[in-house]
Amino acid sequence: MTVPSDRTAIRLGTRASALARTQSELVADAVRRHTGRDVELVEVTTEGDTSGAALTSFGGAGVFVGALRDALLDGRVDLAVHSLKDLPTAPAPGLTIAAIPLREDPRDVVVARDGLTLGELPAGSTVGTGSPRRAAQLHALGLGLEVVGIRGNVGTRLGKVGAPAEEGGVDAVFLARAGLARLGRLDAITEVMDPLQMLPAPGQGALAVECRTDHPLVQLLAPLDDARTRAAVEAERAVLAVLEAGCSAPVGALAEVVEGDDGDELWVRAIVLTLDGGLSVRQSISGPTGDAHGVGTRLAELMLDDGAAELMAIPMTSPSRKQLHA
Ligand SMILES: NCc1[nH]cc(CCC(=O)O)c1CC(=O)O
Repeated sequence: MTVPSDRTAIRLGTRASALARTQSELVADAVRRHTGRDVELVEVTTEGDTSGAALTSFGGAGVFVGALRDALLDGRVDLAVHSLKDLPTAPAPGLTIAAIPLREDPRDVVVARDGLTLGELPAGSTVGTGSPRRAAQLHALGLGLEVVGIRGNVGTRLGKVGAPAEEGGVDAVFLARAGLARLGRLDAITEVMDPLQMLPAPGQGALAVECRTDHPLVQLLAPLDDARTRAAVEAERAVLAVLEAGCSAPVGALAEVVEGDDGDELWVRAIVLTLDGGLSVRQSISGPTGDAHGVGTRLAELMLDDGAAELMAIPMTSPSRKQLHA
């Protein structure tokens, strides 16, 4: 395996979307600053980009990451930047998450027509999302809003807001605030969801910088890591892993680091819902940041005690199931 000399550029594998490229450029800048090395972006196409099918129909986790991981393993690229929420919880053999940089605001947001909030949209209005987690939590609010399954890049989704229904238009969409922040589109937001009403996806707003475990970059990238962000997402992902839920399951989790008398503490809350949002199990826990994985694991175990596994096995009977898979 060749190790690039100090004079060759570090090759950073990225997906082609505007968000992926923006996130990759952010990391590339940080790598340039910390290593003094040149970094070039190499575009890698993933199944998640080329298929128009609903993401929930893929079954396998990580449709966006497989091709990037192949490029890392066969040496086409030296590092890859992923949205952490798109990464399966199972470790990838031969690969290491060398850095998890400081996280953006992890909350979900609404972009609705005419500047409206969810509560202001008339019953029967349509909300576009392909995320069972967002759909279930929206249904649980009981506002009488319809979920319409949509896909596409952030720009495509924004373009559907207020467009005619015949052209795939909807009254509102959900997006991650972090993506809009990175793309400079915070102006489009009409409501920021309070995590009390909508818990974000585990890892939302955080990036993962991945490389081969045996690559010298693993050490060089360590300064890009933010220990508090890493602890928070480790706890959130432990919840997902213990619940044996993938990225298409209606599970939300948010860990926050708070300063306690004996140092930092993690506060974690999580929810699992039936797909129609009719039933849910919600729990919270706190514990030491140094034991993030244990804290997340115990939280998931509390949820299993409350029937989380049985709840996830309940099929959805409401009409919005069809829409989710449309
Ligand atoms: N599922 C696609 C995806 N993966 C990461 C983000 C946003 C950026 C982030 O959460 O870090 C998005 C778009 C969205 O959910 O609005």
